[in-house]
Amino acid sequence: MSTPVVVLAGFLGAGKTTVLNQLLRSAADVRLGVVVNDFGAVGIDALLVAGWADSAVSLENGCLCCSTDDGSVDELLARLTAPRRGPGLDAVVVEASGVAEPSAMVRRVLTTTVPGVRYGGLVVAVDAVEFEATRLRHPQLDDHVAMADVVLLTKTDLVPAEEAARLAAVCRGLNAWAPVVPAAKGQLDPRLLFETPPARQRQLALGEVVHDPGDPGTHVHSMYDAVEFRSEAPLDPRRFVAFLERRPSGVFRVKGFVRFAVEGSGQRYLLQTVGAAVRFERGAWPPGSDRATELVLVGAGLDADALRRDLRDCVHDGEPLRDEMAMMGVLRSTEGV
Ligand SMILES: Nc1nc2c(ncn2[C@@H]2O[C@H](COP(=O)(O)OP(=O)(O)OP(=O)(O)O)[C@@H](O)[C@H]2O)c(=O)[nH]1
Repeated sequence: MSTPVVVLAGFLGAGKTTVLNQLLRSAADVRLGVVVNDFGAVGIDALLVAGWADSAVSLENGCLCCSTDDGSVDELLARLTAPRRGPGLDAVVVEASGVAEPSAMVRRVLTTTVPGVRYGGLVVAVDAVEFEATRLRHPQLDDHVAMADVVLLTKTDLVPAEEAARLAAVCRGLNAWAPVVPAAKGQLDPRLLFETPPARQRQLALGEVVHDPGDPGTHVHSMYDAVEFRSEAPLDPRRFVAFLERRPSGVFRVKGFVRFAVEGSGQRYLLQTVGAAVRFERGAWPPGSDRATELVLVGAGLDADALRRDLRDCVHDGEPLRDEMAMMGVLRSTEGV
């Protein structure tokens, strides 16, 4: 029996990692391998799925869909499915970067020469909050929905039910036969991903997918940059919140871990921004981690030097702040506070 390889795509911040994590937790009886592809040198996604997958490989700092090395997907799949002790994997999920071109990912899996694996279909996450605004900027997103075998409508908990229904109808208008499945907070029935036969081969000429690499200039990622920032010294929360509030409009996505210079706030804050939304999650630093702030900012037309300079201005030198009000701005956007 060959192992199906499902490609999970969707624009920046659409909820791919959230779906993947839920899947890894809920489908306990399915042995899953994952490939995560971060667009940026900080492998946040890999850290967020770590420990859950039966087998995981991560590719940072680039986008698998346009990597010049045609063998990179093959190499990752070969590493995941290499013979080992115990039972093999039931399925592999390749989480594409948020700016990946799904057809290129599908092509790479379809044309893999790794024995024992087969293409298992394309799942496209559609962000119920951001989709309409994003497709105006990137009409390619409509094509991504059109080629999906399953469309996941994410963040339906954040929009009124009528809006979710309207968006589902928009997706059905773009793709008449793929199921459009609401996936609030990543919750979905794993069978949808692993038992929906990939119909891409049926719907479109296979040759087009296999042979047409497309014009990389028209790929969404050709417009996007990733800027990384790292600081061993902790950040001043007030200055950092002010930075987030006035971040340039081109910065669509920020994610990473933050350490704040406030006495009693020694926890790790996972920061996620998608469009206008800013969200922190508090948690413990993993044992042995170096407790540094590590961020990746993704957007169009970014001035990397200016962003890094502004972030450096948020670094706090000296003794931790003894001011419990300093964390107010952060806590306002922190889950569960
Ligand atoms: N309320 C709510 N938040 C969600 C949902 N799905 C994702 N999020 C939040 O949206 C943010 C981005 O989610 P991710 O799962 O990291 O998105 P992604 O597609 O993996 O992002 P990239 O890999 O950077 O493109 C996080 O703060 C998630 O917690 C959802 O269904 N409901």
